Amino acid sequence: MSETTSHRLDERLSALNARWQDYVARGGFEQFVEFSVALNSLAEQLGRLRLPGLLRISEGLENAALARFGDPESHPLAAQEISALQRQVDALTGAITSSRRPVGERRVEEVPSSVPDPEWVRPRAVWVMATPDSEMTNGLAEQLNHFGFRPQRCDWHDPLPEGEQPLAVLFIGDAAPDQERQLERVAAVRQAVPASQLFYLGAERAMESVVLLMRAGIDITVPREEGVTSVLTRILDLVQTREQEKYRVLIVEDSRVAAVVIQRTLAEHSIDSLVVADPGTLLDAVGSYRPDLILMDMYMPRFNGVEATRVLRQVSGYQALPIVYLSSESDIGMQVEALRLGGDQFLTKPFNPVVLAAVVRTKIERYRDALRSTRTDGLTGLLNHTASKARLKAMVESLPAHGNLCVAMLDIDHFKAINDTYGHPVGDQVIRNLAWLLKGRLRATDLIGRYGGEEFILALPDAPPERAHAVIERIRRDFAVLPHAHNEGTLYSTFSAGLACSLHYPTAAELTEAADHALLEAKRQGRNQVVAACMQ
Ligand SMILES: Nc1nc2c(ncn2[C@@H]2O[C@H](COP(=O)(O)OP(=O)(O)OP(=O)(O)O)[C@@H](O)[C@H]2O)c(=O)[nH]1
Repeated sequence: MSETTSHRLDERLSALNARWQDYVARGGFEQFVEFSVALNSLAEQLGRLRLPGLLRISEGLENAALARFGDPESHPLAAQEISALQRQVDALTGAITSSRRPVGERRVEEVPSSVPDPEWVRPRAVWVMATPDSEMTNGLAEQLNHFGFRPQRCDWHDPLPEGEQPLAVLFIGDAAPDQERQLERVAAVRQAVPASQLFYLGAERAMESVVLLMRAGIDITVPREEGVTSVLTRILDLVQTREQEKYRVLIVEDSRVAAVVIQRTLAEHSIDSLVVADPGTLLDAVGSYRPDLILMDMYMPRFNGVEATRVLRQVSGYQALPIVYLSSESDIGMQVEALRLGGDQFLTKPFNPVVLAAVVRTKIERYRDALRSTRTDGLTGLLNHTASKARLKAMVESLPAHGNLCVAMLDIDHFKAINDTYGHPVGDQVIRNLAWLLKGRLRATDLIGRYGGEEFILALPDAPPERAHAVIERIRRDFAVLPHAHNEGTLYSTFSAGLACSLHYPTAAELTEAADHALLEAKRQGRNQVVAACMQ
């Protein structure tokens, strides 16, 4: 967690405690709404930071608060209700505070002195809980090590490891499980490390056992036959690059007062918004603002919300864009008709701010997930060729006046020979392993894309050329010693890379072309090396 993100979490946690204290002191409905909004905003930050254990605790509190939301007459709540909520607020505060790792404690010792910023390497602790010396555990621990994680193995009955909170805990189910004891162990770990992702490998495909594991605190169960590869992919997914662009909502609303209230609610949840007062300008606004969702008023001058929606739905590209009606219309028949004609949901005014934020957030998450699947490559989960190009262009265009960005093109050496000798599936695994290594070793702000079959593109913002070179050189060395499993043992592979920096090549097209030339030069000079165009 970087200092800024950790700071933002601190701010939201103290806002939550302040709002709660205010409610306890004054007891009004308004204070309860403020408390619920602060809680929702904290949950959003926990989700964004991908801290599932803490998110789960905050969602428990959110549900408890929503169940008591009521109306102005139901507040202040009875003393015992307040005590119950107080306990949950304390538990959440305690869990967040105790799961915080001091920032200075990051694994500086693993970073070579030439690369001083520990953000460049993100290995993390992963606890592997299994019976000692199972073959699967040994293999998994070895692979985790190679991908820059720090596996800590312990027996189901050992005391828990001390020190750093793990990124993930992986339970490997026993062949002859003592289910009761396993569940107790899972529950104890869940309590000790609330921020970590808990996996259980070897789960039966039966509803009841999966539900019991989840109740004890497991986040993800993986059937034994899916094996280590599936678990590794998911652990790597926890540190993979995720776009963090703010959510954007277009508010189509002719009442200025209503628009201001909606905008304020959205802003409290870190959601960006733009107001369009005249639905006649809607198409232009959607084109330039690129919203993730539209909040549409029902009755406006000139066109109503349903007509505006029907026009939008005829434009390709906007057919899946979520549209939520926000209106004082209480006629159920009218609401159903509005949904039939292209809307996704109907919320009535006056709206509950917590419900509005929750609806907006979940709809946007699903929409972005669907978009993401069209932009990523199925084998590696990285951005595909088209999306990488678009992302690089946007990164170059948003560079500050004296900002710098380095682009690298990577290509696996003699890859055809790997396919020809070991078969296509082994070739696929080599590609996936390189993708994993890149995801584990680069920062969340870096672009990692699969540019072609065995070719990758990277873009590293704010990196001086020599630092970018050092980072890629280190990945090259690590990849060369990474074992790739095949039926008769392991094979080793290498890649060549070309590097170019925006200080010398200012546009996205020039950067990729220069990096490509440098890559060819690296191949020509014998492969398994990094050549930098801007250093020649
Ligand atoms: N297994 C697998 N192979 C792929 C995939 N995409 C492309 N390839 C293969 O990658 C190989 C690329 O070979 P070449 O372009 O000749 O390059 P090379 O053998 O790596 O040689 P150099 O780049 O010169 O070191 C081709 O045989 C493609 O069929 C994929 O997704 N999976």
